[in-house]
Amino acid sequence: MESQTSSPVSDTHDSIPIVDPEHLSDASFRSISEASPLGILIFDIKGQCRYSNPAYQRMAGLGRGYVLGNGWLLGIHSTDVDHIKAQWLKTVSTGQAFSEEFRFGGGNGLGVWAKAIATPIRERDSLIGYLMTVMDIDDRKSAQSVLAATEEVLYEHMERAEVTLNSIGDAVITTNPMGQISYLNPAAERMTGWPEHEAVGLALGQILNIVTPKPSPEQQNKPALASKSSLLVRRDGREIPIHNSTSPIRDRRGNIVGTVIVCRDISETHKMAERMAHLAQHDFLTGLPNRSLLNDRITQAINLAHRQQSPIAVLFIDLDHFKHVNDTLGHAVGDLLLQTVAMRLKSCVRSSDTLCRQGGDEFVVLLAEIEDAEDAAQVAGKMLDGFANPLMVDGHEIELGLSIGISVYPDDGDSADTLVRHADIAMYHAKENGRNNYQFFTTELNTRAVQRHTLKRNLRRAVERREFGLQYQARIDLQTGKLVGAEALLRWHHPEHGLMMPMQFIPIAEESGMIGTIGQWVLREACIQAQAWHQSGLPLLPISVNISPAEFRNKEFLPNLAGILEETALPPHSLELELTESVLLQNAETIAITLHDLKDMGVQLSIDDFGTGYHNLSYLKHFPIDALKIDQSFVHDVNDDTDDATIVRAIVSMADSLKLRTIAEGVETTEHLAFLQALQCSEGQGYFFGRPVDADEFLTILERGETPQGEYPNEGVTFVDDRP
Ligand SMILES: Nc1nc2c(ncn2[C@@H]2O[C@@H]3COP(=O)(O)O[C@H]4[C@@H](O)[C@H](n5cnc6c(=O)[nH]c(N)nc65)O[C@@H]4COP(=O)(O)O[C@H]3[C@H]2O)c(=O)[nH]1
Repeated sequence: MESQTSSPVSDTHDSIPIVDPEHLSDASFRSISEASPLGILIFDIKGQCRYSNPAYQRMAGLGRGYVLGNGWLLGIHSTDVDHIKAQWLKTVSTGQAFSEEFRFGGGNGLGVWAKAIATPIRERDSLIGYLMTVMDIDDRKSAQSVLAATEEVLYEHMERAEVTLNSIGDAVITTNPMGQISYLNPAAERMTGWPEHEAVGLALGQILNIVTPKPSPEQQNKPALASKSSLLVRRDGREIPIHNSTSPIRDRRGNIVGTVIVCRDISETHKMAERMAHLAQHDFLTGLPNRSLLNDRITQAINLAHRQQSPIAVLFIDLDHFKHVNDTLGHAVGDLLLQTVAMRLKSCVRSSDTLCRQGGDEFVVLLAEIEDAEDAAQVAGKMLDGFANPLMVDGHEIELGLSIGISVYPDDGDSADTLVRHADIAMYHAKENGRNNYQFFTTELNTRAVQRHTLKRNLRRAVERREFGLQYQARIDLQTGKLVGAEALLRWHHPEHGLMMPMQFIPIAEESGMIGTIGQWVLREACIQAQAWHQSGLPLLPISVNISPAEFRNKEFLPNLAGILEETALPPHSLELELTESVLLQNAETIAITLHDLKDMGVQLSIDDFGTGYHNLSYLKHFPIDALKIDQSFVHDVNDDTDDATIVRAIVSMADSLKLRTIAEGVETTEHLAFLQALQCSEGQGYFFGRPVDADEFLTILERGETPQGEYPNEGVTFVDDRP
């Protein structure tokens, strides 16, 4: 069709005749129209189709017969038809051309996309219809929708990447192939101190200044522990530890178009690791190095000392009577005291020395820079001086002594373990030597320590193997000379060492916790024996038994004792418990309760070794005590030493005013006896009257009715007072 007016359009003004292609006069139009891939449609202003070419019919999915004479909207997909109809009506009313995209109803149900351009056909300025060309744009449309979907996905990816990069804590930096910064995420800005707009275009090294810290000597020795982290030097010069990784960015063809660097700030992890390492190697309470760190330091010091042919020393320090403070003032004060002690000890050593808390009230010092053993002795002396003045803790004035043991490398050992163990042994020796002093390790001490250890093991089996036995020593009324009681004294018939005296093994039993079992055995055995003598027809003889502080403190002590008394049916008043002063100075309230309970049971209570302990005697008023046993060290020199004589005199007189009996221990001579008699001391015990003997032998004494010194006074024995 060349023009709107040319054939085959009819001459009629108001309508266009149906054009039959068979009768097309214009052969060229027909052949063009028939061959055209464009759909061609002519319709009048009412929308009635007047002509359609095969391409149109194909696109619309309608046969020619359906098209002609029907409204041109017939083939349009139901989804689009309303919209197109509205557009068409609008266009017709204005007589303008219109261009729309819509779908025909055919195809796979989704429709076939087409673009229609309708041009008005006019005749003498009147609109009589439209010539519409229709192009199949289905392929383009599907390509567009694929593109749109791809764009959507791309957008989502980008959005996700951006949000992620903005919100992660890791720094992400990208560069172009020349190594110039092209991007910094907010974390990278914070980490480097460079804002992105200033950094972009600068060389990577300018923004990301990374240095590798030198590994420590320990790390060099242990490659597995070498740090994989580096230090980032920020714009302000501050260094932060980081972990970083670098990867190339490639285009679709695999060419490198840049680099991405990811850095993680590991300051917190570092701090945490440092905290953990500190906790693992330090004492929680005092902050001092612990045993494990000390061992490392001693090992290092030994290696160095070995190369330099120089000595080192280890000091093992134990606080004297710390347990007493803990028991009387409570654990909170005990903890404060340990902290104060740590500070005071620290002030006695150099910063190059290592002071460690070994546990409990034990401290160890490594002196790595000494010339000889004398230097170690000086430090120990300084420590003892440092504790000469009392410590003020929580308003309490506390006097505390130190027992210090010293071992020296290389003479006393060549390993951390041995040096500490030997210093510990030496410390025990210091304790035995009266506390508050220092002692050097010797091989002789080591032999003793080994023996102690063996004894401890043997002790465990001694009860079941019936290796213990009791001896009895008479207690004499000094005025009448009558035998008024017996003290039960423990003996250990050791299978290898023979007869062992209590002082050789009681401390070990106390230390190893065996004293409870042994003490119970002694109590039961003594009660059984007293009953046995009585049942053999003799008068009931009061029997006294030594009770260790550790034994007395045990919650089971009281019920166990009650059980033994019941079991043996021994009248409680004929049992006397000998307690040491130190027992009474612990938790005063609890002790008072236990003592009153014991008194309520009916047993007698005496204080053993009286005069050797503490000078505050006020406890005597508060506790229900029956007797004081004057320590034999005072009695021994009572005739030669005026001090001892004064003390004994004072004790007897004080006991007298408190209405307590006095029992003098270690009475060996007539002079002792005479002195004590003159003082009106109630009772005496000692070799003068008889040594401790086995139960059978003691029975003969009881049966003969005489002490080894002679007969009872009513049968002629008299004690002479020859005091000047
Ligand atoms: N030099 C001298 N010594 C004399 C004289 N008369 C007695 N002795 C000794 O002095 C000690 C008196 O006992 P202790 O002061 O209670 O001192 C006792 C007591 O504290 C403790 N002990 C003894 N048996 C037991 C027990 O069954 N349990 C507990 N926990 N401790 C016990 O062992 C310490 C020593 O006991 P033993 O070696 O049997 O030593 C006994 C006794 O043999 C004397 O005239 N001169």
